[in-house]
Amino acid sequence: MASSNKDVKDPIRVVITGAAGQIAYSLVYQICSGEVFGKDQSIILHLLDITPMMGVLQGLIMEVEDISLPIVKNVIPTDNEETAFKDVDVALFVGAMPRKEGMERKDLLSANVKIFKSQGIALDKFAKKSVKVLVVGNPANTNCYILAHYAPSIPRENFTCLTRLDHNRAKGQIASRLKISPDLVKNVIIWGNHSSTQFPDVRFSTVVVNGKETSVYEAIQNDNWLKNEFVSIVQKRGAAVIAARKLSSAMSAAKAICDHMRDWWQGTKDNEWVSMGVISDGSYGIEKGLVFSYPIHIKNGKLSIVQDLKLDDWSREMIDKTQKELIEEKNDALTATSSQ
Ligand SMILES: NC(=O)c1ccc[n+]([C@@H]2O[C@H](COP(=O)([O-])OP(=O)(O)OC[C@H]3O[C@@H](n4cnc5c(N)ncnc54)[C@H](O)[C@@H]3O)[C@@H](O)[C@H]2O)c1
Ligand SMILES: O=C(O)C[C@H](O)C(=O)O
Repeated sequence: MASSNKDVKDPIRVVITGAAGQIAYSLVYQICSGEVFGKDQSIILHLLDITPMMGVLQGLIMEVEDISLPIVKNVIPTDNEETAFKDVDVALFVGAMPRKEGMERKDLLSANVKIFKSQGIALDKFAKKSVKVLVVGNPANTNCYILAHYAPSIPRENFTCLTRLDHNRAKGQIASRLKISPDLVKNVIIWGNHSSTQFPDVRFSTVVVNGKETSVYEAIQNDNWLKNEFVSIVQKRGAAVIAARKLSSAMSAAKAICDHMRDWWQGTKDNEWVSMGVISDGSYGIEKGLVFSYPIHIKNGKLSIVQDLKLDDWSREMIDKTQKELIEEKNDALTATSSQ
């Protein structure tokens, strides 16, 4: 798999955990095609899964070889955490149990946080200190909290969790209501937990309709829909996909992972933001240290929480509700991991 192209940059090491699972199956091609880190950025891919899945991983590797992508220098399949995290620049934590119909994501907490304790300890020991971390496995915010807790030598600003899928869902709902393309919808916000308490907020969002930029509230002209049905559709979209597919979303999750990492690598435009779960610095009255989804602006690889957005009584109440759930999850997760 060695590349012969002299113009490509020296390789970065990217680890994907849960590499034999359904999200990874959509994700690996996009990472290897250069859509995320650039067509000139070569990659060494580390693929971690559990021992019984090593045969399946071999099949995935055959497929990567068969696609013949020039930026892929090497692919390393493993069931060993040291090999998986050794010197990695980017770590995509997908491996975890998905929920089934009728479950909330926090029902996965006791099974999944244990994985993140063990992998946090290994990440701390073996990864580069500059590693950029994205946690996808559910409950994503709290798994990220545990991972960071057990990887104290890695800077706090390097830890994120995925709420970009919710962000993309919010854009998609607004676009389909207005019958416009989703890329004409800007600056939606997902606040809080990647759960049914999340707050999809379009109070500061704009759309372009008939060539003219206007606020979402102005364009839709239906505050009741925006404050109720829209919020509920986005909050419950993951469950709706599971009810229909009998499997949790994978293609859209993989696309959202790529959007999240590409923006982190390449930055957002001026005056634009995306949603990411990050370790709270106390902004907007959120408990410091909690992994909370905020509007995030990115420049030169640095994530900053967008400040000074005005919260009215309704939005304050919505944000407090999702914060309360995250505090409860955090306490349960700390209890579950400290007793191991
Ligand atoms: N944050 C989000 O927006 C979002 C979106 C979709 C799915 N998810 C979550 O992502 C996770 C993965 O979903 P999926 O559909 O790919 O699931 P999947 O069951 O298809 O794949 C999960 C993979 O993880 C592996 N795994 C289990 N324990 C592991 C460990 N200790 N180390 C390494 N690998 C391990 C499994 O063997 C499996 O191959 C789930 O928790 C799901 O709920 C999150
Ligand atoms: O909903 C789930 O459990 C899967 C995923 O988190 C999603 O939002 O689709």
